[in-house]
Amino acid sequence: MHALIAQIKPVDSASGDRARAYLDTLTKPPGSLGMLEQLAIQLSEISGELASSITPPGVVVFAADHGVAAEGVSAFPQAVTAQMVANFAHGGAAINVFARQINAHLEVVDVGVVSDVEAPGVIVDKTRRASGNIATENAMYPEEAQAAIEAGIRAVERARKAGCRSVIIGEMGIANTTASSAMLAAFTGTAVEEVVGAGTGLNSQQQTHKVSVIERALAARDYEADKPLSVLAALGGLEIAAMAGAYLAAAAYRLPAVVDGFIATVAALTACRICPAVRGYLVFGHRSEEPGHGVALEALEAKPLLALGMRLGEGSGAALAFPLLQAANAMMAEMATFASAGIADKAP
Ligand SMILES: Cc1cc2ncn([C@H]3O[C@H](COP(=O)(O)O)[C@@H](O)[C@H]3O)c2cc1C
Ligand SMILES: O=C(O)c1cccnc1
Repeated sequence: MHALIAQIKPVDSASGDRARAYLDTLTKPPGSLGMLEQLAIQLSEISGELASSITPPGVVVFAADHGVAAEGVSAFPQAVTAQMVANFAHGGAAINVFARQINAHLEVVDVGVVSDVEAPGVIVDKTRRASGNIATENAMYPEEAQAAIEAGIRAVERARKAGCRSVIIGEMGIANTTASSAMLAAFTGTAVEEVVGAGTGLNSQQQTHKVSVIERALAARDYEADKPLSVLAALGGLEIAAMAGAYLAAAAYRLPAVVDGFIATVAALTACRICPAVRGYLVFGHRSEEPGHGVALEALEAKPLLALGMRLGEGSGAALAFPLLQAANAMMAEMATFASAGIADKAP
């Protein structure tokens, strides 16, 4: 992990400047393609070129269980995590459908599901079976947090070996909005009720209970808010750690990483707290309905591409945003310039 982090370089801002200047030579009023222009600039900063291939994307879905599920903080039982892993393996989940639409290479990695899922293609890279119940104990030891981060790094290294030129990181883990809300409150000092939402579908009374469980965890756990590994170990989850590792690896290998919803953004914030240069490699796919997502996005000064009223996870919102990255690249590669098309570029 430390060797990989030492490899991370800030994105190439000179390349971004070249892209910005080139955009104004294309046959359109300056700035008229809005966020797509910002996206093209960011992709140039990442690749060091005006346009470069980002396909195929690698979708990695990390799955793990959470001891805090025992506190009744999710509308669904813990067993759904393993059942959804089998669903991913058989191609039936939302992320499978959206990954097929963008011709992605998809891998499911079990980094901490309680049961073993007998399904084709699932990579088993477990650090432990489920994190501890954060209301009563630490989620994991710091060494386990590091091991799960390394599982995330390995997954991106496999995607890269398989030829992927960008990554979309997703997750599955019943009760992981509870862990994510706890981490976000710890990182930002935001009041717990502002970072808690319905998750899979809690009613308002159940959400009040979820707030009290998280407040209990924050009061009882020992962590240092400015030490991301300590927050991860005290309050996080194995798939959240692996996702943070995946963002670190994407930055180290200069691959654009599309960030999904609430859980993914908390993992991305963790990676950026570990190494701030990661931020330049992150493209934010969508704004989730989960209220904490706005807080996490603000902490990263991030403006997501889409807002579709989604609150699923799995990497679904990031996969749906991916065609916009392709459009930004294609615009740079294929649009005519004022000079090449013989169009007047200014009013006389
Ligand atoms: C069938 C099903 C499929 C899912 N796919 C993603 N999640 C999402 O819901 C979970 C987080 O919500 P909470 O904290 O309320 O448990 C995560 O597993 C997340 O990926 C799902 C949840 C369910 C039930
Ligand atoms: O935004 C998300 O990623 C999310 C929201 C609710 C439930 N699962 C995931």
